[in-house]
Amino acid sequence: MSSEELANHYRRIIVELGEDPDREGLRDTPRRAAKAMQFLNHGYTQSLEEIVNGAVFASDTDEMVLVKDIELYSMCEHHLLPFIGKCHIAYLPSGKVLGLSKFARIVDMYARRMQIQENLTRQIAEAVLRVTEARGVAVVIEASHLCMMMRGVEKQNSSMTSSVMLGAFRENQSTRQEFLTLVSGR
Ligand SMILES: Nc1nc2c(ncn2[C@@H]2O[C@H](COP(=O)(O)OP(=O)(O)OP(=O)(O)O)[C@@H](O)[C@H]2O)c(=O)[nH]1
Ligand SMILES: [Zn+2]
Repeated sequence: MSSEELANHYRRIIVELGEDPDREGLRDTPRRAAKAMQFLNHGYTQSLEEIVNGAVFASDTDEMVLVKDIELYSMCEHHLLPFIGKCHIAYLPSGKVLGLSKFARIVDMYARRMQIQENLTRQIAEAVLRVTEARGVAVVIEASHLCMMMRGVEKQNSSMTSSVMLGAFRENQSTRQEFLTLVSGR
């Protein structure tokens, strides 16, 4: 859908909510809201191959690599309200390592879509596994959901933690423990 069409829908929503889309403060709002919503959903226009851009490098390291505290902004698919948090990703390389910035790009590609946190966590883990062919991948997301804070049950201090463990992180208790210790050590 074009930005203009989307803006027309926003104009309609503003009217339905009882506001005047022609008053000065709202005059450009449909256009701005359309652009903002398109940005918040731009992950649909990206592919894993494109964002990784070949940044996978040969390496002998077989020790755990952890990328911690990657900030995350997503939209809950139930209410189209934001959920905001942090993502931690670990993997056990097997001959290849992934360019550091690409972990954040992978998080963003899936976060900038309509999501639930559990599916987002799994999609990130599976993408990292696919590009690195690692012995294992672990992903933890801690997030606060505005749909629970601004509306609904209106709980300001609850957060949700979700995790996905693949390969060695799933099979090996001590590997999983090492990851969880590294993640919680702040
Ligand atoms: N598991 C999970 N639930 C989510 C996520 N984001 C939002 N939700 C929940 O999705 C549910 C939707 O429930 P419904 O009863 O259909 O919608 P609702 O009437 O707006 O629900 P309330 O939020 O309880 O007012 C709510 O419990 C939300 O808290 C998420 O990322 N993961
Ligand atoms: Zn929600």
